[in-house]
Amino acid sequence: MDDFLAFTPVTLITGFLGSGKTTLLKRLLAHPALADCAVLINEFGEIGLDHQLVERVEGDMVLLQSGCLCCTVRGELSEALRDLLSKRERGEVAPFRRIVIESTGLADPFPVLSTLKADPVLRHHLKAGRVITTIDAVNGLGQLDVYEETVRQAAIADCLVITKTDLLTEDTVDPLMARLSAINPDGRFFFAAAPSLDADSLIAEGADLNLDRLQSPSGFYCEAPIPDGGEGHTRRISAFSITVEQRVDWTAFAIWLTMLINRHGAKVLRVKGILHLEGEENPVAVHGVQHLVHPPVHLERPVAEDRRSHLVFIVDGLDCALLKRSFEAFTLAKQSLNPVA
Ligand SMILES: Nc1nc2c(ncn2[C@@H]2O[C@H](COP(=O)(O)OP(=O)(O)OP(=O)(O)O)[C@@H](O)[C@H]2O)c(=O)[nH]1
Repeated sequence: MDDFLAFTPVTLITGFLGSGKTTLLKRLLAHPALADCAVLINEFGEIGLDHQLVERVEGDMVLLQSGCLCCTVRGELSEALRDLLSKRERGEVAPFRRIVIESTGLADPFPVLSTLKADPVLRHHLKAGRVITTIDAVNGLGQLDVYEETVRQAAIADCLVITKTDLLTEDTVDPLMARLSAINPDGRFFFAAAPSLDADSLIAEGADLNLDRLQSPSGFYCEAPIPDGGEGHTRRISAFSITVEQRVDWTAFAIWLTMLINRHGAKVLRVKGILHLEGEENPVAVHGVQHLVHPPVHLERPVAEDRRSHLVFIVDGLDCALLKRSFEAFTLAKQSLNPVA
């Protein structure tokens, strides 16, 4: 067997909610070194949207949903990886040379990596490649203060990719870098906004993860099983989705979202959606992270047969029913609310 088939590297892209994992993944997938890789995307929430935005939905892209990789879907991760390996063996997928996993923004990377190490089949076929952690330059410092997941994601990274520096003045990123260096003195910094992100160095071979770091002196390693339902995370965090059957009135939606973010921005850890708007042929992707709402992106093609609009919220201590009522009041849209966590 070829060496690469014996030990396929697994690159893990992690980083807090909305920090730019999917954006980075899309960019890396355009790189020749990642031309022949299989991709696993894990989303926290019943309706996964990221795989629709990566624009490469083939047999070698797998979506793991309805839970977080580090808790509810660890078994699914092992299964999905074994399934990919056996499909490759049988020639049912292209003979990929690498696997890239994009975890949810809430995933603790330590249990994810220990799954690779502990699984008797996987550990003979896969090797841990680089851990790439995205950190949002706008929200990163605040998130490190409040969400332990963010600290864990930074602690284990080989590469710390700071995103959204284009939205800051240069010097304001220094405190974030100092904080990250204190958490992870060995992590190498990259900047997503750099015109030519050094993708070669980001995904380079030969610098495989030192699994000893799983027993980090900072005491991050968590051997204890995390209960189902994502309870390993801050308990007030919940995810839900809103599905809108008819086309959305953009003006009403934008006013509603602005008011929500002005009032509760700190609690809206993530909002993302694919909206079909009145008068528009193709959908629009909407992204918000706490007080930061990114400009909507007009997609160049329909992303799926489904012409309904979907919005996913991950909130910290916000009442889902209240959000639904306010959404209804402003957009006068008929929608259904699906609590998922
Ligand atoms: N200005 C700017 N925007 C960015 C950058 N990186 C990501 N974004 C935007 O940030 C938003 C969220 O990016 P995603 O790539 O979806 O983030 P994510 O980490 O995959 O999000 P989740 O999977 O929901 O946790 C999108 O609107 C991106 O266009 C960056 O470097 N600069």
